[in-house]
Amino acid sequence: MTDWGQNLATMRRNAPLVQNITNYVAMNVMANVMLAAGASPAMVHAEEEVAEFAGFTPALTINIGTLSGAWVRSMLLAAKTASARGTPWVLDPVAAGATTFRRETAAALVALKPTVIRGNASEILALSGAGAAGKGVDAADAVGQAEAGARTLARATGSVVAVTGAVDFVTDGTRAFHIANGHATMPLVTALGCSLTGIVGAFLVGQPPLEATVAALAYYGLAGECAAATAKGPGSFATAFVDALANLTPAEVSARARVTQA
Ligand SMILES: Nc1ncnc2c1ncn2[C@@H]1O[C@H](COP(=O)(O)OP(=O)(O)O)[C@@H](O)[C@H]1O
Ligand SMILES: Cc1ncsc1CCOP(=O)(O)O
Ligand SMILES: [Mg+2]
Repeated sequence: MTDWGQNLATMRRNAPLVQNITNYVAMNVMANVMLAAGASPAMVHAEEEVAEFAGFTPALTINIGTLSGAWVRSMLLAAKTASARGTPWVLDPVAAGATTFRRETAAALVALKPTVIRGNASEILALSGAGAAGKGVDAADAVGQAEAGARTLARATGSVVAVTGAVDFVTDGTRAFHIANGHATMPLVTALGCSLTGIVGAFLVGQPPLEATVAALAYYGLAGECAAATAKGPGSFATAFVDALANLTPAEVSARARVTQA
């Protein structure tokens, strides 16, 4: 049995710098989530410096949540630099099926070979060509509906594909896992999906992509379970969740990760 807590221990030992090009909604939440977990986030997206930073960061995440032309130019520059250097990078295709602009931007980024693509079921369905629009940034489909599409997308791109929801699904196109950790309050707090993308980026440093992604999702979902034990609603859940990310130990993750082969 894989010891998923070891991946958390490795991430904390590395305390990796992670460059994030993320959306206006997520920036603060994501930085706090990443710091609590033990990573070192930097939100760097200006066209003038994005490639230079991507030239030395050990991991990069790109999130299309609040797009404009300038953001897209920055994203493409950073992704090209990461791909050329072999730097692990994660794509978060927020609301990828909602508009033509998002569909085209997501497709251009997928072509630059993200190490991991992490999205909700509707987003992964949209990327896999199923035409799902989602409900804005929220999922309108169940994870199970996106699993075949995720496998196809992973085989077509060479990326690890992570579909999150009630029970997460992660595949490299050959192997696949379900992660049953998590809590129903998580989608009621904005930017927790975006922030998870940053956590996946931190876990990727020096670790194999499929295992790193599964471990990141188990740890994150488990923090949600811990937060729910004391929270009175989404507001106090958000605070308790950041505390749980900081307080969870690798041993607790090893003992409580609910990961099965799919
Ligand atoms: N109904 C649910 N029950 C348990 N965990 C959930 C549920 N929905 C989402 N999660 C968890 O919330 C986190 C963010 O996933 P998700 O809500 O799918 O992302 P996004 O915000 O990008 O749509 C993941 O850890 C996922 O496992
Ligand atoms: C509400 C919203 N609008 C554009 S990006 C964003 C945040 C989405 O965050 P998440 O995908 O983590 O729910
Ligand atoms: Mg999202």
